[in-house]
Amino acid sequence: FVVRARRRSLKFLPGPPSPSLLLGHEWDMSRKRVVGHLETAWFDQYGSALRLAGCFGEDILMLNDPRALQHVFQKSAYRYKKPGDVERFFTKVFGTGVLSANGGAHQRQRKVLNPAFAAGQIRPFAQLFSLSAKSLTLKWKNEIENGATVLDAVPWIHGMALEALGDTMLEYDFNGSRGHQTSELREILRDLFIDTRSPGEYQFLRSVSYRFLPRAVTSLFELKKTKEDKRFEHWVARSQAISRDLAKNKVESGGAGEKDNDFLSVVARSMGAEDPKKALNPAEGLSQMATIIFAGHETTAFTMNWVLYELSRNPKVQEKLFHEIKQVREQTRNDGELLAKDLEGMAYLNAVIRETLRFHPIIVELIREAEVDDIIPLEFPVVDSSGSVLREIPVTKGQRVLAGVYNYNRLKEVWGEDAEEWRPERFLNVTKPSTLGIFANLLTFGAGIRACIGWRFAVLEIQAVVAALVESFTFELPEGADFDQVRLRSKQTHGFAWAHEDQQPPQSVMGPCFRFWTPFPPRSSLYVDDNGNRIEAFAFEQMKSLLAASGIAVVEIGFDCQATVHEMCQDSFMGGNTSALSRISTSVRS
Ligand code: HEM
Repeated sequence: FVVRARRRSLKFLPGPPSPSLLLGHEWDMSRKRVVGHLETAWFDQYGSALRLAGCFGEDILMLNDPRALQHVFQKSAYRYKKPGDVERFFTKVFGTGVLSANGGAHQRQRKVLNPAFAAGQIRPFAQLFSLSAKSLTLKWKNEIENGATVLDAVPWIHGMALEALGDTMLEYDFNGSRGHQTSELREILRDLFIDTRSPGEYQFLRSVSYRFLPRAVTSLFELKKTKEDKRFEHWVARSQAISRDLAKNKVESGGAGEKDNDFLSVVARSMGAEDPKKALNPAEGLSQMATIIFAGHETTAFTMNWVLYELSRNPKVQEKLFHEIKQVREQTRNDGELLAKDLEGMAYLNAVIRETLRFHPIIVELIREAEVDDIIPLEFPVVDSSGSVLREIPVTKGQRVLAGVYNYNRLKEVWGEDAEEWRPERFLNVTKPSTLGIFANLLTFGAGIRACIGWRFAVLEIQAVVAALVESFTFELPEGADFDQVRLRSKQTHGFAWAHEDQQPPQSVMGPCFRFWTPFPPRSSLYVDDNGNRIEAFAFEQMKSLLAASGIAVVEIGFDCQATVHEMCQDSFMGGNTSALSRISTSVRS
């Protein structure tokens, strides 16, 4: 640890001062409540390449420079790989599928799977996506007829996306939006990440230590399995068993022939292939289902939710989109499901989707590690610690590189002065050629050999579902409501939110703040607010006494409640400053 801390790899590159030698910036980044703001402040101050403090005294190179990103993701092929600890975590959750594989194994798996994601294979799904949206529409209409005035779209859209993925790619019935019915995998998925997305300090350090400690030491960790380890093991075992049955059924029903390129056929065929270049071993083959479920459903569902959110905030855009859909109906004289070509031809719909993918990328950072010593070129030079201008960054083997997807997508030099505005019109009449990423010059789907294999599937699903929903409903935000940027399921709604007095306070929260609802020994969690300030939030009991000491009434709420704290603090709780605490309100959900 000491040697590492002394031998810093990026000493010459400026960056924000480290808040902790042990945890660096990584802990704060894992707790942040508002996506991207912390990083934006850093990039504004230090330029498009900067040094971040990693755990255990490691330096991390953070980039949002277009040329540097192009070099790392597109030009260097496998010379920047997924780091070992990330690969290990993915293997634990998805098995040895394409998302976890590195180097030659990745290349082979990708080649095997590519036909299942080709345009010709995906485009016919348009009608199935429209049908899924239609069934959701009927459900919502039913809810409204039964008196619902506000519908929380998030869980519905997630259910529908899961079901659509099952219907199209996996031939597995998740029963996502069919009320109480459910399936085994859906049940396991529900709580799979319950404590992973906001780990405690021990859990966090344990996962990070895999980067540095020898295998002999980390294997000792495996002796004591955590609840999370057991949940992941169960998930991988069950998804592989179901995958095996599905592949077997496929072969028995005459599928998996040379010309069958649907996902299950491709996987089943490759597991029996003799040519090693076209073969997946059984573990690899059976891991693809878990991989696709994760990579394919939440990402797409969240993007659809962001589209609805932005349309709700921008009624004129919503109106214009509605007219475009009506126009296509008139032109095509098709009052059934729209086809892929109809959807692709809708310029405004596509501009709305691209702008949402730009503005709200679901994966906000991508991590890589240099396989060899290298020099990364910069488009926008930065100034080094000695005051000299740097046009390239030398890196040594093993250097961790963090690509700021969110920040590249909002770079003013690429997207213009209004990059911080959601404005679909910027994607109408684009003439500049794309230089980065596989879709619309965005980094949202990644770039290069590891870019998202399912981007066509995602875009088509979003097109079909958004068109169907906007055709049937007008979307508005309920009064005072806001959408938390930390993307967790709305199912887990116990907790508090806080906001600075000068900010719009959120009314409903889906974020890591659930942690301080725990009734267990008072503990605190550290978060970072919009301005990069560290805020310590206390456990509920502790919070209650703080509030009571400030003369503020505390309303007890039950376990299934959703609590909202308005205008809670001006300064950090860390200094015990509670003077600005002003008002609490609670809204009981059930
Ligand atoms: C809006 C929706 C989606 C977004 C934003 C998204 C984003 C991404 C990103 C950024 C990567 C690259 C990760 C990296 O470089 O480390 C990726 C990889 C991947 N995505 Fe997606 N994705 C989406 C939808 C989908 C869908 C619908 C599927 C499948 C049906 C899918 C399957 C995959 C797979 C298998 C990989 C791993 C590819 C590889 O490593 O070669 N994704 N996705």
